[in-house]
Amino acid sequence: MSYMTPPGPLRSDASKFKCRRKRHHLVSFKTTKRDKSRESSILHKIPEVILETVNLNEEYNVVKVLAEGYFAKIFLADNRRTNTTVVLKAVHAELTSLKDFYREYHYSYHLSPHPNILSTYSVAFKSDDFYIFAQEYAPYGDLAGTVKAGGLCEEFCKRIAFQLCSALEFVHSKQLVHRDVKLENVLVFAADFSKLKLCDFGETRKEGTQVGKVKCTWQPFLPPEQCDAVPNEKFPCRRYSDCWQAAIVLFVCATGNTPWQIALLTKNADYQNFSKWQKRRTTKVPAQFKKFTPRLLRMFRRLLAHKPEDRAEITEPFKYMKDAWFETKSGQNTPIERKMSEDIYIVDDDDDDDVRVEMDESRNRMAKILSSYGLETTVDQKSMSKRLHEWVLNCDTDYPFDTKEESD
Ligand SMILES: Nc1ncnc2c1ncn2[C@@H]1O[C@H](COP(=O)(O)OP(=O)(O)OP(=O)(O)O)[C@@H](O)[C@H]1O
Repeated sequence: MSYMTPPGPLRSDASKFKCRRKRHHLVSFKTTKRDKSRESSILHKIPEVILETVNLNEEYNVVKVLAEGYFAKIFLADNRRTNTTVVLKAVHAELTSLKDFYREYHYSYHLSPHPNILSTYSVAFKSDDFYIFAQEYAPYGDLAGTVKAGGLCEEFCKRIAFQLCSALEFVHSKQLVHRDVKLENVLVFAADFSKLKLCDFGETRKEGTQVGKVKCTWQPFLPPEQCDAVPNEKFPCRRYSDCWQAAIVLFVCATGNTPWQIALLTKNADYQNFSKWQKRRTTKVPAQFKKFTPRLLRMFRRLLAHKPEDRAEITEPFKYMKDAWFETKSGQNTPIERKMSEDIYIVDDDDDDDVRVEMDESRNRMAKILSSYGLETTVDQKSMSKRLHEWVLNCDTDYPFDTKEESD
């Protein structure tokens, strides 16, 4: 059995996270800063290691294979000595360098304290042709296996959004980018989605590192800036790719489908329509987004901005937790309401510069909609000022309203 020397004891996930936060509250600012830079240097310095060779079958009773991909096998196994059940991620040594394996193990282990990140234990070793590390078991598998055709209900989608984005917020706070956010990498611990954990840090890198396209990833999850990257092309990795991918995960959870096959304007009509609507060249909400309320449309618009630098942070979904996400039949049945909900872009107080422009645009669009239904809203400012002026002159100098009680 080989236990790597961990940077500290790894307690159970949620309690450890809380505990860390508490500790940071207690210590002085100076110590906190030092702690943080120490933490950051531990996290970003990946040590070189020599893995001990272990006979897998002597140490573990493999119960079943949970998944098998090109690069790795995932086993559910019981440790014969301690009688504990763990998941073993076994990476093919021929296809993965020790450096890549250890990077994945290192990030998985150091990100484990967050309650929505899969716990990785301080166990790593080599066995036959595999490099192996141990993790906790997710009894309900991953999101890809649990999202049904037509999507999940609003409450479940909100739970998923909150937990997935909390995990990614934590990853981003460590200047790391996950780079492979997809349904298969979100593990389910409760049937009602009240407990989820992000996994698979095999592609995780420090923000700004030169990277290539993630291998073997599903095209609908690729952000536009990566869709036309050629093999071997390098670009700096940025956290905004996680924001894009998280939005696609949320879209699939809500609808059961991806919004497009590939986010390439030259190749995909669904993405073209979305882009036109996003740039306000049309007021027609793309068909695949029709089930969402204006609030949620705003969230998708912001997370799925074409240019990475225009994309919202991963905390964006937190703003919409109290809003309705899906249009209900009963809530949206008059034509005027439907047209308005397609057209009006509600704004938040915290969106400084754009707010006035968006509000003016909304007001103009509202006026157009109302006039198309025969409701006139335009006001002749000059004649209104004149009328007001005359009215003021005709009023009593004191309080202009009659204060007498009304008589029958
Ligand atoms: N701890 C776990 N508990 C239950 N199932 C798991 C666990 N870890 C992984 N799995 C299952 O195995 C699948 C693959 O795991 P993981 O993503 O870590 O491997 P991978 O080889 O890096 O996958 P890929 O390269 O396809 O992204 C997951 O999608 C999930 O279904």
